[in-house]
Amino acid sequence: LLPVEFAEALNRALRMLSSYFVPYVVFEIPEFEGTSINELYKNVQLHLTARDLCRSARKTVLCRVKNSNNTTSTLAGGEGVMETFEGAKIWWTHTVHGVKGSDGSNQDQRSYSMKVHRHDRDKIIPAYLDVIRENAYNFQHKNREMLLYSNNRSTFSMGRHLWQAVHFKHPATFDTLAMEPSQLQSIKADLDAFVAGKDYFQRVGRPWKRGYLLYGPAGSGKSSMIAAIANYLKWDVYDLELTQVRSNSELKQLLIQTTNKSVIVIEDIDCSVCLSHPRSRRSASTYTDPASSESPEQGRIEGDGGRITLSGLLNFTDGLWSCCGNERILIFTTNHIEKLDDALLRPGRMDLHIHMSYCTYAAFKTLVLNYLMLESHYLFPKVEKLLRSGVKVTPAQVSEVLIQSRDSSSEAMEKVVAFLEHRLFSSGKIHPETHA
Ligand SMILES: Nc1ncnc2c1ncn2[C@@H]1O[C@H](COP(=O)(O)OP(=O)(O)OP(=O)(O)O)[C@@H](O)[C@H]1O
Repeated sequence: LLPVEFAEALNRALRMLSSYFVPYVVFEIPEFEGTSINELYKNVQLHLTARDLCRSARKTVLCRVKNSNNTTSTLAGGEGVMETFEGAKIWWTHTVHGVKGSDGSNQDQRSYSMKVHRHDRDKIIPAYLDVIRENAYNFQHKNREMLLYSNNRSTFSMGRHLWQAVHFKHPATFDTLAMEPSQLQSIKADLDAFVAGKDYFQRVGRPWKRGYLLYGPAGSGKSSMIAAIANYLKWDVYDLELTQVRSNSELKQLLIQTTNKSVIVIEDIDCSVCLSHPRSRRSASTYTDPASSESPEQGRIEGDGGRITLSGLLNFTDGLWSCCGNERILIFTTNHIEKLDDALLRPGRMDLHIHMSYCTYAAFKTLVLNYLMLESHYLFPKVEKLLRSGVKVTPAQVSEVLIQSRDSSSEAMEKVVAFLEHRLFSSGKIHPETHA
């Protein structure tokens, strides 16, 4: 009923009056900003843990990621603690509200509120926030345990955390990988150059990310290579299960929730989704630009819900959204490179194609050294001859033979020779008598 000018003046006066009686300002730090995780919320959580401030709270929540040795404590909902920064008092409160999600499920909405005296405001922001970030970073790196994240349907229906984490403890390293030393060296060099290449990527205008395609027969060490890369960089791994993703927008949301310095893996890309070969996929009735090597509109991937398209996957690898973080390595693996769409293989998409081959003599020597601690043996030349004659065995098959006789290296070597001979003869390449 009041004239607008009068109502505004009254409002201003009331605010001034209330600030006189309530001399505090409150900053709300929600866990999510839309669907993205609010980094500041995570930083506050780590900062409070690092400073051991939760100790003074009456109620704390203790968490431990599966397989991990570390326990983190956070404030329970409604709990508060106080700390001092350069003479200014800061009151922290953690709030947890139960809300109904769009699908009717119950979800928790969490936020921290930071209350400070009005006259300390400029002292606190941004200096105190910078300290929080630094403490969080240091704490995370001091207590660094690598995590393996996975996605499934339930993570989509349960709330806004789309990835579930377990502690990642895979023993594979570049030293245990059996492959040509020169190939291994060039992969390590590529990783080193990538990690040190922040300024270079910036200068040439490329997002700071790298794509690897690992291809080769089953048992050639593709998964072991991924673990070795993650262990080498000490980065978390996101194991993306494409069959659990129903649409391009879900794929985008998953990407947004991955963190920097991480390895994102799509294993068996040719099996987890039905990617038909481009030539058979192109329909006669659909016009395609002959100059274009790809046809994303046709690249429909028949996942669980059949709604991810090839263009969605390509956007995931190098579209605008793929640049929403830094220092990411995207790894695709396949046993059948010939089944992959040309669009996925073209240069620039997967920067490095790594061929994980059948067992070579150099790879065999690494396996024998690792499994039997054997550097030489009179049967080595025989094994070399057999492997060079084209017998196709995977490192997984050889390691299986070695592990069975790990207590006796002579027996293990004899079994390897027998196994290779059997494979050679059964492949029909050489007759037993000719070989003898
Ligand atoms: N190149 C290798 N170096 C050392 N060990 C290997 C190698 N390849 C295979 N192995 C051994 O064989 C096991 C299976 O290998 P891995 O799962 O890495 O192969 P893969 O190529 O990923 O197979 P798949 O295509 O079936 O997933 C590993 O646990 C490891 O012990």
